[in-house]
Amino acid sequence: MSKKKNAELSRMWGFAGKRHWLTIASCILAGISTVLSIIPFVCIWFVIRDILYAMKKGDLSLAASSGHYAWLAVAFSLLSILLYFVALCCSHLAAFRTATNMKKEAMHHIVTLPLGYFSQNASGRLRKIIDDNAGLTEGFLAHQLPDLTGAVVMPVAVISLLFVFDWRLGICCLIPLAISVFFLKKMMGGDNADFMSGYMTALENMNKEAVEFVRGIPVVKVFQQTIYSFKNFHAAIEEYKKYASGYAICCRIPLTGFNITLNGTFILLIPTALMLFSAASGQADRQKLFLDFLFYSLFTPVCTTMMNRIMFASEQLMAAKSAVSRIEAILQEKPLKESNTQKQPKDASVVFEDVSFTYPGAKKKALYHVSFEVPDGKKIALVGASGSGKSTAASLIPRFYDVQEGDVLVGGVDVREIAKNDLMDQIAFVFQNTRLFNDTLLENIRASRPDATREEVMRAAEAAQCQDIIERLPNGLDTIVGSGGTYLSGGENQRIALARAILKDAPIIILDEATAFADAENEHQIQLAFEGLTSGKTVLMIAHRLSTIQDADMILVFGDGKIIERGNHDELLKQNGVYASMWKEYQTQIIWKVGTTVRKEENHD
Ligand SMILES: Nc1ncnc2c1ncn2[C@@H]1O[C@H](COP(=O)(O)OP(=O)(O)OP(=O)(O)O)[C@@H](O)[C@H]1O
Repeated sequence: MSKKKNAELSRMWGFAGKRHWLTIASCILAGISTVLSIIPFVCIWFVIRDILYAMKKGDLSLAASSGHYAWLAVAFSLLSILLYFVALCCSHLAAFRTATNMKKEAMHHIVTLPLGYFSQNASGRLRKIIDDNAGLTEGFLAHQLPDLTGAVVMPVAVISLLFVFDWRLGICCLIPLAISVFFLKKMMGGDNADFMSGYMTALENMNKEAVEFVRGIPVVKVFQQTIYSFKNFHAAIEEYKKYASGYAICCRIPLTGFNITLNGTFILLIPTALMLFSAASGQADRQKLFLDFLFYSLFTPVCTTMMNRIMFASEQLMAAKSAVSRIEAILQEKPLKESNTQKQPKDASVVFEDVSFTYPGAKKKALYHVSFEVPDGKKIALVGASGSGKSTAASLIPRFYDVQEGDVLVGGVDVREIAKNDLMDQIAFVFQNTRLFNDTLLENIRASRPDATREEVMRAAEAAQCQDIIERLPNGLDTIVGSGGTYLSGGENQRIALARAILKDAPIIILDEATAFADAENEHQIQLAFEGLTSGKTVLMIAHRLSTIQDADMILVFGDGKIIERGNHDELLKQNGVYASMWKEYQTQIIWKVGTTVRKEENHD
């Protein structure tokens, strides 16, 4: 456990890089500043002592040196403030660098991860984990760590003061401090030490579910559902509540004890002072005792403030450690392995050899012993029920994930032995949900080949049947689209995605549900764009609209992660199996649609 604690702290230093010495400097300066902040109290003690002595003698000129002490008090206060300021400057510089390095390392690592990692971890969630946790660590290193060092130095300074003033009154001040440390350990130790990581997970989950809840409001309104349909959000709140209230309940007794002991120093100090006062023999002893009592009375609130700082800083330390381990968890994700051999694919064929695949963390396989071949320049279609494994198979070709059993070959070479960039150059992937960046249409299309000229982008856009979109937009190709920009329909988005793929001019095209969002007009245009994209290319296409794949060289029918039928359209119809019944169903849907359209038109007439 303590090894783990140290590992998190040393990782924090690691993130600071060369600036970790600034953190050390800030701790040292904060410690010295704390010690210096005690000296003014000692000076005040001397001032009061001199004044009392002068008053007793009836000659105020005897208190001349008190002015000296007063100035020393001011000087040490200012020096202490100055050192604290420099300490904070150092801690902030180190904290900024630590947070920046945390973000940089996490971002650099993320780009090495398999693409599949991003389908399992939404980009918004990743951004939040990185930003929030780097921010937490920055806050701790910039503010709480110098305070914590200062606060730890304080009891040491108090102990040394025992020898300067009355040790008996000093011990009265120390006892409550020692007891409060015991209560503090109770609050931060034991099960509570691991509380923070559970608490932060619950908080993260609740935030995620809150976003889902807001996104789902239109569905709730349309289907007249009550908010109780958002069980996940409710469960996330309950989980968070469990942590928050559980921690509050655990801390109830130690926190009360902590506050009572810290604020109850006088309960010990006053009776002890009274006892010592009555036991003192001479006037001089009584006067000294009174002065010492005055000193500790002034000094005790400083100790209380310091202990409170330790408490809050300890809590922040727990949060910062948990933040570091969260970023560490991202850094521990295995990057895509690059082979040393890095062979070049010979052609644009795709082969699956006895491939089985299970998603990370899943119990059930998504693919079982899948084997097929798409020769160079041929078109293959993947059909089957939802969840049967079509998208999974397609995603293994560009190495969204690496297979656990069997091999995926591109151009006769195992995809794991092809350099990442070379593999990506071979493949253009059109996703189910095309995401447009918040940028111009030009840059959105150019994303697939950043060195393409405006004319090349225009040609690709024309080949993808995007002329009408470009003409409609106020600034043509230079119109900003994507979130916050001009709205494009699902079918239009698909055509832009096809333009991207056409511009890339890769020999292998993977189309996942390319016509899913299209209306009839868009579908026709997409079909034309699709023909422009795929001629002479190796194509692997997933489609629910069976009309788009009738001319495929081979159709693979997926069922429960396996290939259950294979052949061309006519062969599969003859088999009279799953594909034949899918085709019949599809035909019925078309007849039903045509019938509905005709009826609608008759009603209009
Ligand atoms: N990221 C993921 N993590 C875990 N399991 C997944 C993930 N993506 C898909 N699966 C599971 O793998 C199986 C195959 O899913 P896949 O998306 O490949 O099916 P599909 O045939 O493409 O479905 P659809 O036509 O609905 O897109 C399903 O059981 C699905 O729940």
